[in-house]
Amino acid sequence: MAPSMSLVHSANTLNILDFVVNKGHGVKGLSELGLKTLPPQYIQPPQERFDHTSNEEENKDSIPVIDMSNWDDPNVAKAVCDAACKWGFFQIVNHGVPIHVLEDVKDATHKFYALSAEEKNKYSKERSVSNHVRFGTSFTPEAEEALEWKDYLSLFFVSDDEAASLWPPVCRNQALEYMKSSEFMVKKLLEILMKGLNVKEIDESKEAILMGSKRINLNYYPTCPTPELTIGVGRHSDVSTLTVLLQDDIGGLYVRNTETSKWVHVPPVSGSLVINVGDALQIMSNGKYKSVEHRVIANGTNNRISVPIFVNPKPSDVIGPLPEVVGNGEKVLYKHVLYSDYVKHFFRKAHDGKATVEFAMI
Ligand SMILES: COc1cc(/C=C/C(=O)SCCNC(=O)CCNC(=O)[C@H](O)C(C)(C)COP(=O)(O)OP(=O)(O)OC[C@H]2O[C@@H](n3cnc4c(N)ncnc43)[C@H](O)[C@@H]2OP(=O)(O)O)ccc1O
Ligand SMILES: O=C(O)CCC(=O)C(=O)O
Ligand SMILES: [Fe+2]
Repeated sequence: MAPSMSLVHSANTLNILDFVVNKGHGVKGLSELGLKTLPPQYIQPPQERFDHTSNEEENKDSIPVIDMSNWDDPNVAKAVCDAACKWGFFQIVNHGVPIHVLEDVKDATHKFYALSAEEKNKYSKERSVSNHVRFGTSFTPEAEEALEWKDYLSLFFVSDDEAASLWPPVCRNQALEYMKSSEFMVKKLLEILMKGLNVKEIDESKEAILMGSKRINLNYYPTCPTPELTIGVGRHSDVSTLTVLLQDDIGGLYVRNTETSKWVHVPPVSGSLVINVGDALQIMSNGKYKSVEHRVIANGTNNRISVPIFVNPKPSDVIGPLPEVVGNGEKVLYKHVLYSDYVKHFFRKAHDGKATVEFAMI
């Protein structure tokens, strides 16, 4: 249920962190209070805000949209590998994941966020019965100087049985279906990307290190009173191997062009999935495939949702440049790191662009 109107009048005196983080209202609850101004905790430093006055929005560059109708077409393989090298991002259409599965998980995301704060808060870091299920807001509120205008539900997949007992009933089947229906496509993409690195086949141990664990996040970006002062998600690169991102039709995801450093919009394309290379694959490919900075702007008129699947190594895996990639004597750019150490390092600090990957640099 929406907070009472009396809270609107006491918004100035409201303990924002208590309301948003501890009571589980999230920024969605804050947005529904009808605030006219942004609480100061959300005001980002000028360099992190989206510069609406620059020509960024007129920048006509765009990430490739690749038609996957024929997985065996060498032109498709080339387009995928080129995009992973140049952009670290691309969109795919005709990818084989049924459209109704995508629509169902978007509906389920809205249903989860329509639950009461009390109900959602059962999955918060403090109350959740497992750290495999976590409802939260912003990124790492304890470590951030300015908060981000986003709520999330993060679901780490271990088994169907665990998901059945731990994941919120209102969205668990739809999230599982989306994850499972994407598996074939993820494996085919990884096969293509590995061939591009001279890795001929994905055997069991390669499969484990590339896609041994999966996490699905349901992100909610509510309407924001002054979007130009804050950010939905700050500049970061993902720590995954690959991320599969489903976005709705609102837009607002921007990717850094690695050549010009300009921000490029990723326009919603009906039925598509956005794919991006994460830090783990950048490390394994010794920097050939790029894990690129991206961010999401806040929106003054619409609520937005997105549903990323983070395809990761297993937390207990040690990752480093693959022997097939550096066997020819090329300079090794990254050391070997325990993947769970890498992820913990990521979550320990605020979003900071590409700084996370320095943790693994030689
Ligand atoms: C939230 O906004 C985000 C999120 C993201 C997320 C991207 C990804 O998740 S990419 C894939 C990450 N990899 C994995 O999930 C591998 C599996 N992970 C694990 O097994 C564990 O999480 C672990 C990495 C081994 C850590 O486990 P453990 O040692 O038991 O410690 P925890 O208490 O679980 O976490 C340590 C520390 O990190 C914070 N944290 C962990 N997971 C999440 C999460 N999903 N979302 C937010 N925060 C998380 C946790 O709060 C802990 O902090 P403390 O302060 O309590 O120490 C991308 C972009 C976004 O904007
Ligand atoms: O919402 C989006 O479009 C992107 C979200 C994102 O970058 C993330 O969750 O890592
Ligand atoms: Fe991301």
